[in-house]
Amino acid sequence: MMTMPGTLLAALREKPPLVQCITNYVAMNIAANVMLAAGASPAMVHAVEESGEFASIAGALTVNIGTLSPDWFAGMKLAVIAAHEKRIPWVLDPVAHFATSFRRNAVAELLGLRPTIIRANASEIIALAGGASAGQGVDSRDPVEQAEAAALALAQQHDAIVAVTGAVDFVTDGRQSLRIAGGSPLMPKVTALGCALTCLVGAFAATAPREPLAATVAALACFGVAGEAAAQGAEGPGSFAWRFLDALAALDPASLDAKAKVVPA
Ligand SMILES: Nc1ncnc2c1ncn2[C@@H]1O[C@H](COP(=O)(O)OP(=O)(O)OP(=O)(O)O)[C@@H](O)[C@H]1O
Ligand SMILES: Cc1ncsc1CCO
Ligand SMILES: [Mg+2]
Repeated sequence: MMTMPGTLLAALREKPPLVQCITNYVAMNIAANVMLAAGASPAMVHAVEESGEFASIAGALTVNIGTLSPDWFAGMKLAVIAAHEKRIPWVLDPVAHFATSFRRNAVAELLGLRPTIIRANASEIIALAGGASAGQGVDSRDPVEQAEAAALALAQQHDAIVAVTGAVDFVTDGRQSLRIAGGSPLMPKVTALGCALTCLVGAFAATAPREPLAATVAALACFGVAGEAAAQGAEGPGSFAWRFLDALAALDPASLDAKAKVVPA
């Protein structure tokens, strides 16, 4: 039996996990706010001088290549190596990895460093498995259903949890798969909400390091339920963004379990 999202949310709030988030310049602020609203403790630490040292005190690490540079990439690798040494989970967000050879090479190297969880949109997942995606930049141009086979293959190949997000999310460990509905079409209209979700996946993985599949589902369920709540009364992406933070903060474990739309795939 998989631990319920509400149980994991209560555990996260009871003992807020310190999560090292190496994310991008666009995402840093909203991702930190999403983490705080949910009840986690984010730290955006990426410099080579400290990233490895910091990972050894964190409960989990998240790595996102959204605004990659050689220095940041070096910091990511040091943090990942330290995460392995400390046996803490790490989450990979391969933003637009298909767009340039710099990104392709970086993601190939990061994949070789064995992520615990991979979280990406459908275009990114299709391309990561070697398929032809319609993606060009950071936004998805493919439906999640078309990425499900790719997600399964990636999960088996890399022995990782793979989460594909979009209108209905798909999560798999290569054997067991689930779909998570909810959210709002306004979510892809607010920049870096996916990047923020990757950080929250890290927070739940820190809370439940032996249950990375349940942790991933819990994070996605929080986004589904809070996204649906925030969409009520939102006038557009701007008011949605602040309502979403408020909805995440207001989320309680019992209503998360009552409202989460999680079904076996
Ligand atoms: N059409 C939609 N309807 C409902 N929820 C959606 C929709 N599109 C995306 N979401 C939700 O938005 C969140 C972010 O997922 P998305 O796939 O947009 O990430 P992303 O493309 O990596 O975002 P970014 O790169 O801007 O950070 C997820 O919780 C997902 O379920
Ligand atoms: C817009 C954008 N550009 C690089 S990263 C990012 C945030 C969404 O992935
Ligand atoms: Mg993304």
